[in-house]
Amino acid sequence: MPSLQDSKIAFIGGGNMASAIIGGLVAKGVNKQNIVVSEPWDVNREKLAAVGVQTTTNNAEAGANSDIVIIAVKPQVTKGVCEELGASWTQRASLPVVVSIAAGITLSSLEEWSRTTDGRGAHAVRVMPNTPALVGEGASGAFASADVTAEEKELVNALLSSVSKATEWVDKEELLDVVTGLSGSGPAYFFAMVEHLVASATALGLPRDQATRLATQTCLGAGKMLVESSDEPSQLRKNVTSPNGTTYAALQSFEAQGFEEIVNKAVRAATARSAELGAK
Ligand SMILES: NC(=O)C1=CN([C@@H]2O[C@H](COP(=O)(O)OP(=O)(O)OC[C@H]3O[C@@H](n4cnc5c(N)ncnc54)[C@H](OP(=O)(O)O)[C@@H]3O)[C@@H](O)[C@H]2O)C=CC1
Ligand SMILES: O=C(O)[C@@H]1CCC=N1
Repeated sequence: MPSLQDSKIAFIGGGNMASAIIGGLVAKGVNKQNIVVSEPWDVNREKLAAVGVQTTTNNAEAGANSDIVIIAVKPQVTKGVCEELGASWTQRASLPVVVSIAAGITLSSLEEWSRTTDGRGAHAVRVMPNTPALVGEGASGAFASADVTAEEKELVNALLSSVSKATEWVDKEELLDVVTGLSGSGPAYFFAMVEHLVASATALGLPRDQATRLATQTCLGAGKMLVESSDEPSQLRKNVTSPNGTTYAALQSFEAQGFEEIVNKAVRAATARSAELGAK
């Protein structure tokens, strides 16, 4: 197996998540010449070409000589894409490692759909990354099928680790649905929180640009404290909360609206939707 730097990497689908991973890989110095993206939409292709990677509209061409093929299309089109790739690999002596980031799509589906015409199956890894990969701050969950070799797993791990600060290999495939509900979708929860904070402060008279800078830095600062402090999140929360002070007033308000239950239900909804997307 080649090293990550020497591997030929194909992305099938060059939308939001593929662009984030590619941007992160390029920023880390992974050889752009070895990255090819197959993407139907010319606007996306132009953006990716500007980053310096090769682009095409032909999935089979992108996957033809690649060591790793990353399936980065919507779950609903994954079957068709895998079948197209599998048929095109019939002439290949050795098959690439297939890495799917499609929410919910199971390894058994991936393996079945991407079989070559003569019945050979590619080794597959299911991954749930998130868009902060673009800035090298991604969080990824991963699960490999039993036939994936230690070398192949190491290669995928190197790829994920180059754009993720947390790469977690889970013990059971179903846990990737939970990872999706937690960190895959998670950036959107924090973006929504910042949107609401800014809207509230703006309604109370703070200029929007100032509110945005303050809310954004508060999000970043809290995240950095979570990473760097040895304290639990609950302790960090308590450290901000003076008895009967302002934070206490805000947290009481959250509590009265059932904040914990709201978050619990949201993560469960995303987890259930991931499982549903993978149901055959
Ligand atoms: N966005 C995120 O935060 C995350 C997304 N994911 C997963 O990543 C996958 C992609 O999501 P995302 O990047 O957001 O979606 P996007 O729609 O932004 O990207 C998918 C891209 O694939 C293209 N495409 C459609 N059909 C084909 C085809 N047959 N062959 C090649 N390319 C095709 C689409 O083009 P067109 O628009 O013209 O159809 C689109 O540009 C999904 O499965 C999602 O579950 C996982 C983790 C996080
Ligand atoms: O919303 C979605 O379905 C994808 C998967 C995780 C993040 N975005």
